[in-house]
Amino acid sequence: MPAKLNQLNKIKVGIVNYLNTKPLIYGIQQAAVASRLLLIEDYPANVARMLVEGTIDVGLVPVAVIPHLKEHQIITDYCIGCTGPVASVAIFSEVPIEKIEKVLLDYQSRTSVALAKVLLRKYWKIAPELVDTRSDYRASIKGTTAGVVIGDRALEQRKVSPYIYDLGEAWINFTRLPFVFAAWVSNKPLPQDFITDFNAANKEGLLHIDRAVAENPFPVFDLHAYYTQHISYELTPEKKMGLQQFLAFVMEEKGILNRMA
Ligand SMILES: C=C(O[C@@H]1C=C(C(=O)O)C=C[C@H]1O)C(=O)O
Repeated sequence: MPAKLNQLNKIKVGIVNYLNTKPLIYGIQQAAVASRLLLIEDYPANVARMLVEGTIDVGLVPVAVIPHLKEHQIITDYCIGCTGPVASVAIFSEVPIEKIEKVLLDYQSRTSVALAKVLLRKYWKIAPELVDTRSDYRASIKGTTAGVVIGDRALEQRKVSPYIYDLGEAWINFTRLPFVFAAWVSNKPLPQDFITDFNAANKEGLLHIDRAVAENPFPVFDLHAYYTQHISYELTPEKKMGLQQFLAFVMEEKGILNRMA
């Protein structure tokens, strides 16, 4: 069937299905490059898995997955990053950080879970029990059990938990560098003209933040502020330094775990 063949030729692009990607999705869907790609939306850990397994060609993936890729290329000048409090990635708790005994780790996340581990060990210097989750666990964030929550659910959790330890802000206080949560990473070389057009489509989306705000009513949090003051989309040289530092810490953390095993 021609339609199916047509789909097979398309570049498969995975993207996180949270509100913070709406400006980028708007730009991509408005651009001519949209006809060359198939957009697949899922939560970050699943987009990461698809890129590792090769079911997509490029994805806005959690940067923590980069060391797991046989081949990788960062293909745009845009990312999901922050230069101050990010608002949608935090350790949420009913008690102050030094009283936390257990931390539930968000099954949707790869980067923020790794970031929480780095910061608990090196910045807060505490060693609570860390527990992986598989499905919604937010009701269990109570007493001395805290939780890492990311994305839209974190914006909601801000209304629930009295203590909010913003992981973007903590990273910056610790390293003096901005942070990159996710970047556009390909697992194979892609045509240069596609990369150029795809980059331009991202840029165009960010010029129309107001469209993304208008199309996504979200009474819980001011999305204009979220897109312009919390999420920082430009992958600057400073953010690349933050990314390198983070990946070095992640490798170090892995070494510590291997020695403990
Ligand atoms: C800032 C955020 O960054 C997200 C956090 C990710 C992670 O922890 O693995 C992955 C993708 C990003 O979209 C967020 O979604 O709240």
